[in-house]
Order: sequence, then structure tokens, then C-alpha cells
Amino acid sequence: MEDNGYRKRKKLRQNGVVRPLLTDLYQITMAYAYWKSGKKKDHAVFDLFFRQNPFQGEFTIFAGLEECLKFLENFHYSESDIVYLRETLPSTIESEFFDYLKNLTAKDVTVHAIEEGSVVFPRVPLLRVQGPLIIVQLLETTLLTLINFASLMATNAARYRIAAGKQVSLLEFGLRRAQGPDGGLSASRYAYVGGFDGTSNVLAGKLFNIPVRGTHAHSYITSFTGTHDLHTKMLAHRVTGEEHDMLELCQQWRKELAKHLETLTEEASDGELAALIAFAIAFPDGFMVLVDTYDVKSGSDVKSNGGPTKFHGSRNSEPHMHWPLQRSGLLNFCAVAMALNNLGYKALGIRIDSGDLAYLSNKARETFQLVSEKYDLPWFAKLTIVASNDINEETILSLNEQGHKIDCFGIGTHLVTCQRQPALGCVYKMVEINGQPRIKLSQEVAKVTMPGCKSAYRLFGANGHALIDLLQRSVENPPQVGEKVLCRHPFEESKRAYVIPTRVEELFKVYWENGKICQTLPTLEGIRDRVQTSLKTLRQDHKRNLNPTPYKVAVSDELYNFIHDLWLQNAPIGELF
Ligand SMILES: Nc1ncnc2c1ncn2[C@@H]1O[C@H](COP(=O)(O)OP(=O)(O)OP(=O)(O)O)[C@@H](O)[C@H]1O
Ligand SMILES: O=P(O)(O)OC[C@H]1O[C@H](OP(=O)(O)OP(=O)(O)O)[C@H](O)[C@@H]1O
Ligand SMILES: O=C(O)c1cccnc1
Ligand SMILES: [Mg+2]
Repeated sequence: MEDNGYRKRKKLRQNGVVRPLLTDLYQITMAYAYWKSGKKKDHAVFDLFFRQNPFQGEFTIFAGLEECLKFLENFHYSESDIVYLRETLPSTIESEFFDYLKNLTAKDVTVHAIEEGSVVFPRVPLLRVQGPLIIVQLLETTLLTLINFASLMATNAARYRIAAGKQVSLLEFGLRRAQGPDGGLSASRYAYVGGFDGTSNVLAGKLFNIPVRGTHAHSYITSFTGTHDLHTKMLAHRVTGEEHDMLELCQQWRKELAKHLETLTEEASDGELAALIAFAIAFPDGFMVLVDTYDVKSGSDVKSNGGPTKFHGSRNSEPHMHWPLQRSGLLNFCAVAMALNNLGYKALGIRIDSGDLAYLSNKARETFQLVSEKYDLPWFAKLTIVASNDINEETILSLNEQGHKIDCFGIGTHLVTCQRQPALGCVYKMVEINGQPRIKLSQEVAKVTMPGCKSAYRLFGANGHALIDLLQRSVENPPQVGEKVLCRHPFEESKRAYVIPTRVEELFKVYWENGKICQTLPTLEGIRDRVQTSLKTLRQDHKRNLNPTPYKVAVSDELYNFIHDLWLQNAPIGELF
């Protein structure tokens, strides 16, 4: 199926809800008014761009292009869509308009876009959409909904990846908390694009070919009350096939290990042990389990929301000693892992879902090292420690500062809901109609649009880093390597700089023309790789979490003058009385 990182487009799946009616009513209302007023042949150019990077950052990852292209490819109102529109729109609408809609496709539209997965910046169009006014207007909302959340999610995920570093695995666990089923699917897809390694979302795995991963829930542990709950205790040796009593073996190991781990066997939960044994018998090669369910020491059975297990931000004080993990979970885990080892299997690791994750991961690692040395099992020291529980970018940065031994973060709510900033403000603005530039003025300078059909270039400096993005009028010659280019702030006259680029990257490619996708589209892995290679070209100070340096987006001298001439033409001179 895969071919050098590319796959046949036919194999790409389109999200079923993405169709022409997934739009705002006013697009169709405008379409009729355009049609009625004889604007059927008008030709327009729209830019799709955002004005501010999300998450108080200074970069954004562009995602969602593939879905946009599939939307264009399939753009067609079905019979039932037309019936619905006839019923819903005012009865005064002429019947011929519906005939017009029935035959409408996106074949006369041309879309230029930046490569999906690229690092992008405010005001630089992600998409330039040109074609008949009516159809390009009708595309607005759907294109925006496909790009806004995708880019926000990919950016969020990329930020988590930067915070966690390359060595740590990141799993997306957010479906249950996501903005509905579709938000959940998109979140899984674009978390992967942004740099996550896998998802717990099985449908996302199937649809998008993303690795699916997971452990189990606390309910699994609490469903076992004691060793009598074990239906089967027998497990066959991996090599010899000889059946062994896992319960007996685990109990022996628990007794033996309790001495070394300075815990009491009586404090460890038998229900938890039974659950772990049952899991080990079910998945002898996939033994990765939760160890924080029981708080035996405190007398409350199950991990409580309050009491001694609660993390209050203190990290080095005595209350840590009360954590169930050390009293029960770790001991039970090590006992079952050693029993599995006797039968030729290697346990995978643990998940910690409460408490002080820095402290507990260090404790768990110490325990694994101790067992590793004691029994001369080097792999035991390297068992995987997964941490979850309301983790966000700041938690990861804080854990890094404190020092932790976590190999993998499982992240849900904050990631998929983009809690820190729930929307990226991409907009879709007309910049040209029938060859005439259009400018939208605003009291807020940052909201003034860049008129006309433009080209965009990324200029690189001597050390290979991206220096500045430059917008020009499309009719201008592109900037050349080694030649001095005047780069101007779009609105502040005094802000300007000369740049001599060592490399010039043209940002737009034509992706949709003559009714066809006209670039080979990368796989999701291809886009994911693009995110990392593109981020690498960005200087570290633009990527840091706290007060990052803004990346410059400039206009050519010609575009500067063009904007400002048009601005003056369009801004009426007021009269004072
Ligand atoms: N070392 C740490 N540094 C900073 N934040 C941490 C650290 N360890 C855990 N956290 C975060 O602190 C919060 C812990 O939540 P809380 O204090 O409500 O307790 P809890 O461990 O979830 O307890 P329970 O689930 O039993 O109620 C989570 O958001 C978690 O990601
Ligand atoms: O915390 P998130 O980043 O959203 O990650 C996903 C969470 O979902 C699971 O349990 P759930 O929260 O449903 O229940 P629990 O917290 O009681 O374990 C898991 O144990 C994580 O805690
Ligand atoms: O597999 C897991 O551990 C998981 C999946 C979803 C949510 N929380 C945890
Ligand atoms: Mg939780």
C-alpha cells in the first residue's frame, strides 16, 4: 500500500460529515444574492490566514489541507441536499438557482497552499482560493472548520512534543473528553501529525493508520476483590509450553520481594494482585498495568479523590510515603513481572495515574533498579513508566525541572480540547474581485487585510534558520539567493530591514486545479515528518515556552506601497465641523 511515503489518493478516507451543507446558512444566502444580481461570472480571490499564533506561542503548524482537497474533490450537492434547501430557504428563491446548485462543482477553482505540516505564521495565507465568486464564497466555512481545529491541534501536539523532548513517548488518550465524536477523531489524527506516537482511539487507528496503544482502567483492578476471583491461574511457559500456577508463583515472589522493597505483604491488595495476574495471563507479552489503584495504608480501599493520596504540590515531604503505589501497586507489579520472567516473558511496565508523578516515577525506577540488580535482570531497570492524569504542557515542563523517570505520557483532556486556547482564529478574506484588489479596513491595524493576489517566500539566513516570511504581489519577481531584499513591516513605515537570503523557499504550491488534486499527497507519517523538519528550521527562541521571540512576517516594498495606496483610496477623508 505504501510507496516511498506516499499512497494512492483513492485510499484516503474522507470524514463523512464533511460535505457542502456543512457550512453556515449565510454562504448559501449570499450565493443566491450573487446569482440573482448577475455575479455568476465574477471571479474572486480569497486568502485563508490567521492573525495570531495560539497558546501564547510564536509559531503554528498548518494542518487540514488533505481534508480540504478531498472536500473540493467531492464537492457536490446531493438530490436530498437540494430538496432540503428548497424546503428551508425562502419560497421566493427562483427554481433555476437550485438547478444551478445541483450542477455546481469545484472544478473551476484553483487552490494554492502551503505544504501541510509546515510551520506557519500570522498573516501569511495558508490557502489562496481563486475561482468563480459564488463557489469560492460557498467554500469558506467548511475550509475554515477543516483547517482551524486541525492546525490548532497539530500545534498543541507539537508543543507537547517540544516540552517532552524526543526520547519520551506521547500517547493521546483524549477521546472521552473530546469535543464530541468528530472532535475526538480529528484530535487523534492531528495529535499524531503534531508528534504524538499513538492514540487510544481505535477508530482513528483504523481510519488513519495511526498506532493504537493503551493500558487498562482502574475499574479493571477494582473488579477483582481477591485471589478467589481468578478463573484461571495457569500460564504456559513461553518456550517449553509447560503450565505453571501463576498465583502460587506470584505469591512466592511477593513474599520474597516485600523484604527488599521494604513493604509489608499484608499491606498489598489481593484484589489488585488477582487483577494483575489475570492481566498477565491474558497478555503475557503485553504486561503494562496501572499500579495506583489501592491506598491500603490509609485504610480507604480505592484510590480516593481526597485523603492522603492527593497531590497538593508538595514534592519532597513525608506524605509521599502514603502513596498506594509503593505500598501495594509496585510490590504486586514486581511480583507478577518476576513470575512472568520465570515463565519466559518480559513485563512491559506500569502506568501511574495519580499523585506526584515526579516523585513516584523516581520511586518506581529505583524499585526497578533494585530488583534488576538483585536478580541480575538488566531489562527490569528499563521497564516503561507511563504517567497520566490531567497532564498539560506546563506539567511536563515542571516535571522536567523536578527530574522524573517517565518514559511515556498519556495525555487526554488538555491536549484534545486545547484547553489553553480552544480556537485558532483563521479567517477567509476576499483580496481581489474581477482583477481588482480588495482591502478590508479596520480600526485595528492588525485586522486590515493584505489586498491582491500574493506570493509568499521564506527567506533563510546564514546558519540555515528561517529568518523572515515575505509576502509580495504575485506579479513581482521572486527574491533571489544572495541578493539584497528589502523587507518591510506591513503597517509600520519605519520598521524595515535588508535580508540577503542563503535560501529562498516559495511557500505556495498549486494543489487544486482543473478539478484535480495536482500534487502527490504525503501520508500522515509524511506530514508528521514534515512538522519536525519544518520546526527544525525555526530558531530555538521562537519555540520556547516563555516569552518566545516573534518571527517576522514582512511585505515587499511594492506590496507595502500597494497596500497603503489602496488604504488611502478606500479611507474617506473626514470633515471636521
Ligand atoms: N510532580 C508534579 N509536578 C507538577 N504537577 C504534578 C506533579 N505530579 C502530578 N502533577 C499534576 O498535579 C495534578 C494532581 O491532581 P490532584 O492533586 O487532584 O491529585 P490526584 O493525584 O489526581 O489524586 P486523585 O486522583 O487520587 O484524586 C494533576 O494535574 C497532575 O498532572
Ligand atoms: O487526565 P487526562 O489527561 O484527561 O487523561 C486521560 C484520563 O482518562 C483516564 O481516566 P479518567 O480520567 O476517565 O478517570 P480517572 O481519572 O478517575 O482515572 C486516565 O486514567 C486518565 O486519567
Ligand atoms: O489505555 C489507557 O491507559 C487509557 C486510555 C484512555 C484514557 N486513559 C487511559
Ligand atoms: Mg483522570
